Amino acid sequence: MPFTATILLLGSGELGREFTISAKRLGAYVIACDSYAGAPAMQVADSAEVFSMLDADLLRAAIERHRPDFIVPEVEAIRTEVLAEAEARGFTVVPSARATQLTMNRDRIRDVAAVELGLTTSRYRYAENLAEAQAAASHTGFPCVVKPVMSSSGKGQSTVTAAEDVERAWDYAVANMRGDRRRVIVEQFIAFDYEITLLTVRTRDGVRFCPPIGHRQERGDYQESWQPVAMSQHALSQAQDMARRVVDDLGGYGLFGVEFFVRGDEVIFSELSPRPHDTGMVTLISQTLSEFDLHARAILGLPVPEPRLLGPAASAVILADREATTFAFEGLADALSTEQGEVDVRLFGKPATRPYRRMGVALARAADVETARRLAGRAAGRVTIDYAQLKADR
Ligand SMILES: Nc1ncnc2c1ncn2[C@@H]1O[C@H](COP(=O)(O)OP(=O)(O)OP(=O)(O)O)[C@@H](O)[C@H]1O
Ligand SMILES: NCC(=O)N[C@@H]1O[C@H](COP(=O)([O-])[O-])[C@@H](O)[C@H]1O
Ligand SMILES: [Mg+2]
Repeated sequence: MPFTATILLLGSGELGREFTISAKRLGAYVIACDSYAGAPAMQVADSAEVFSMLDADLLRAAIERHRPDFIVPEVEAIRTEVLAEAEARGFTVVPSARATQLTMNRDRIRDVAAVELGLTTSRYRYAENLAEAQAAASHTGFPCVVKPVMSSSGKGQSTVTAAEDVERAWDYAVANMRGDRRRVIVEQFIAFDYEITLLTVRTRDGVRFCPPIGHRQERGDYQESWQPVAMSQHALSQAQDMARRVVDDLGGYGLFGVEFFVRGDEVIFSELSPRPHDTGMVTLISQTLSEFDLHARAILGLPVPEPRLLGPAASAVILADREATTFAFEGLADALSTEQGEVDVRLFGKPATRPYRRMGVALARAADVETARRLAGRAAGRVTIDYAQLKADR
């Protein structure tokens, strides 16, 4: 067989696409799965499967059909019990079936982090109905953030400043949650100085950390990220220590995106992804090995050197603003013009747009983070989406 390993990739968005490129460079055969045809990773993988990964029978059948060396989840929305079953039958789930099960549910990972491992988190309480949500909010105080226990990218999440708004937040969370567990986490709003993602790689030879990544979020979704973040040695060591404890607890090999809020010298654990992180797309330009290369190496059991920064860098997202299936990108040449400095763009090739859907990302590297952010933001702004064809079609 000409391949080093067979990988069943569960989720085929932009993160999966870059991971597929990294894994293929190391000789892997990748089967990209998602619920729609033509997903970003499918365009670069060896083969594709279109089915709902929340459907236990279909997921089981895909695993049986391919009998992969590695099952690599790329999204949270997967029937994770099937992954646990597969692991029990000898398949390797990345990083581990337990990690996918715990992180899919905010309450489960919070219990591990706060209760079992004693990490510093925001004050929180869970609620399964409006009355419990009210009680939880009086426990945390205002403002507080209400999030469905099952959701991602800020879906169903809102910040509440007064008791009379809890009902609206509860209704919003229930209406936008994934799955059928009507449960929310109510957590104290942290007025952080900044927030970071600490990319943490669990390898056969130990744990490696990338320099911290700063990011700015809107509507619970990332807008721009940059690396490195100037943080005190004390704060960085606290974050690294917490990240190490949580990834060691979850086990397995691969890259994790561990999220923290930082307020003064206080570091507060927020949550983590047991897979490459969207804010980590900056590493496509900032590091010798990107987060996707690191994930691929760790999974395949290859040596993973300490990630090295090529220079201060930033990423900025390119978003759509309406629903369309016929559209065209404009301004790529402007965005990449050399007088811009060291910039690059990744267009993901998603077959349809919708409001706020991330269609691409601009990347920049410069002498300092501020310049890199400015360059990335400007390049992202120069790529526009022309929906005119859609109007003509109608
Ligand atoms: N307790 C909090 N205090 C202050 N800001 C918060 C709090 N919780 C969340 N946020 C803000 O909302 C963002 C998204 O929250 P969180 O990471 O919990 O959501 P998510 O749906 O899991 O997002 P993703 O899947 O993209 O990581 C955070 O990065 C932060 O900017
Ligand atoms: N914060 C999680 C994240 O960034 N996930 C990335 O977005 C894709 C879904 O995008 P879509 O909703 O546009 O299809 C996922 O497949 C993954 O690559
Ligand atoms: Mg998050």
